[in-house]
Amino acid sequence: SKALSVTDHCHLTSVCVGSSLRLVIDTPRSRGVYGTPLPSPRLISNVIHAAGKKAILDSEHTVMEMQWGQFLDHDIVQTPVLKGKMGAAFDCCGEFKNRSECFPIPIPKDDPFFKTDCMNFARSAPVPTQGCNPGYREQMNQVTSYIDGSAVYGSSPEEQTALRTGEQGLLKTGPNNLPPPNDADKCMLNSTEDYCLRAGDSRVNVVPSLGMSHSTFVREHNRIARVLGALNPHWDDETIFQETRKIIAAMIQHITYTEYLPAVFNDDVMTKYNLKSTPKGFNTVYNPKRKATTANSFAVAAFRFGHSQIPRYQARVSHDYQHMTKTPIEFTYHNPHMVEEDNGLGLEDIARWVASDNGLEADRFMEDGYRNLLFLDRQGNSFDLAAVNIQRGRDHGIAPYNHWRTYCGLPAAKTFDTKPGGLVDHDPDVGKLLKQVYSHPDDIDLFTGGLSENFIPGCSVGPTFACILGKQFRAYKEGDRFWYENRFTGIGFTEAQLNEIKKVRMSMVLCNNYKFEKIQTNVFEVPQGKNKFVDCADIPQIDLSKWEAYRRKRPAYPVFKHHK
Ligand code: HEM
Ligand SMILES: [Ca+2]
Repeated sequence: SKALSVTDHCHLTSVCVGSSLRLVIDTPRSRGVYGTPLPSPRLISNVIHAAGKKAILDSEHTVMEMQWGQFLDHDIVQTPVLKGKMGAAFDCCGEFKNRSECFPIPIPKDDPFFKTDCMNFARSAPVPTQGCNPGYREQMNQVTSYIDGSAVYGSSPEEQTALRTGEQGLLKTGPNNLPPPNDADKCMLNSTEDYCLRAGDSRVNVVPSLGMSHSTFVREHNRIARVLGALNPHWDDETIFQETRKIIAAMIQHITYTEYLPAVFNDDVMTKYNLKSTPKGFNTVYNPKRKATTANSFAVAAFRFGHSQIPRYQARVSHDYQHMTKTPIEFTYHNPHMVEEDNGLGLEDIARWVASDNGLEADRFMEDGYRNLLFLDRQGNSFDLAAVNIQRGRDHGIAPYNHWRTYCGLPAAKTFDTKPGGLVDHDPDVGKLLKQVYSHPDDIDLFTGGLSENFIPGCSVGPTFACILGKQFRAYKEGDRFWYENRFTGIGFTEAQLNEIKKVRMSMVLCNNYKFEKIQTNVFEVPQGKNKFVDCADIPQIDLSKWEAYRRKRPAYPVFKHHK
């Protein structure tokens, strides 16, 4: 508070943020407890996160666990990064190296892959400081934090309008019932026949399997809109659109809490953080004190655990479930070709792959396709996603691993061994590797420390990430006035409608929009045992007749104290 009194007699932020104060509030975390520079994120990545010769498969879960994680992540957070003139990326290894916008990653001399000494990295955009009051640097979220289908519909009225046809509540589509086209500079194109996909989230073209998630929900929206329009001929475009959007958002919440999270967590964690939906009827959980904003520790580290589940390739599985084509992931970034090829059949084959093939274990290992070759461009430049995650944590000033241990009521490590007082949730071998790169346990970055923990039995993560993720998913549920299970007259579903939403599974959504000869009921788990392949006809369906002759009442919004 003493430092902040500087603001009393200054007028410009640049004056307020004098050199010593700036060091405290604005600079990245860059030194360890001994005052020496923290190890290079690329070095940490090489020692802790390099994958072995063979990818370690998840014996229980399909690629869908990874793919839903990314699609969901894009519904809840997008952190803007500082950009130069006309939106061009800063070259932080070249002429901009010493600018305050830059925080390039040093590459150690004897790196096994990179030949240069620098990986480009621009800092996340800071929240504009208010007047003359220089607060701690904070970052922004440019999408809606609520799980509300914003990746399908956009996060602003302008984005939404651009995605709608304006007729019969429908979303725009492109050839072969794919998402509509966007400008050609939004992705990399193989030929003039290909086009960049447009969706509610700008990252839709990152990998083909993500394009599949987006395409699926555009199709499902239009399928439902057509049924609702036929059931209610008196509804106009706006009514059909909003009623359909309400159903799609509820489906995304329902699939997240009844299929995705139970794949990531065991039953204890689901119960501890109140993450279970009830099988039928209302479950009003809204708590006006809970804020559904996305925490920095979640966006920058914990929810990036899914990066270790990304497979080495993107694949297509054909109708017979025998034939599979595999394309190394480094050749698919920002390139929607696989989705669009063969008159959109590529899309369906990717969906079949994601829903049926084993995913990768959510361990500390990240594959070369994104640990060395992320966003490989035609000039041969690429990134290391593990190093970028660690650097982003430092850029945001995220407290190190031990801090979060204490925050979560878990013991902090005083030594690198794995006996009590040390890294009790790590394997002894991993403790040794951490000691090799870090000078002190207090220096361990949250991403690395959390990702390298042993799993809680039945979970895809260890105790520290389970705590950060559990609290965040609880906040998305209890902090959402429009949570699909809430009973608020006038804005929610009727009980009969809610019970239809509660029949929804991802397998149903896939069956409704692709020709799947067979599918397992839970597509987050591999088809085996009780979850064996069945006919699409055997998958429960949502009965939309519950929306027939249904008239939206004028919303009677509940009034809560803090809304005064
Ligand atoms: C093919 C798959 C994926 C690729 C290529 C990818 C790539 C990336 C990249 C390049 C970033 C930005 C890094 C930075 O500059 O800080 C990022 C951010 C992120 N990723 Fe992924 N990712 C993938 C899948 C996933 C999955 C499966 C999850 C979670 C289950 C996930 C969670 C996140 C989160 C939470 C962020 C932070 C978003 C933000 O704050 O803007 N990603 N990812
Ligand atoms: Ca959202």
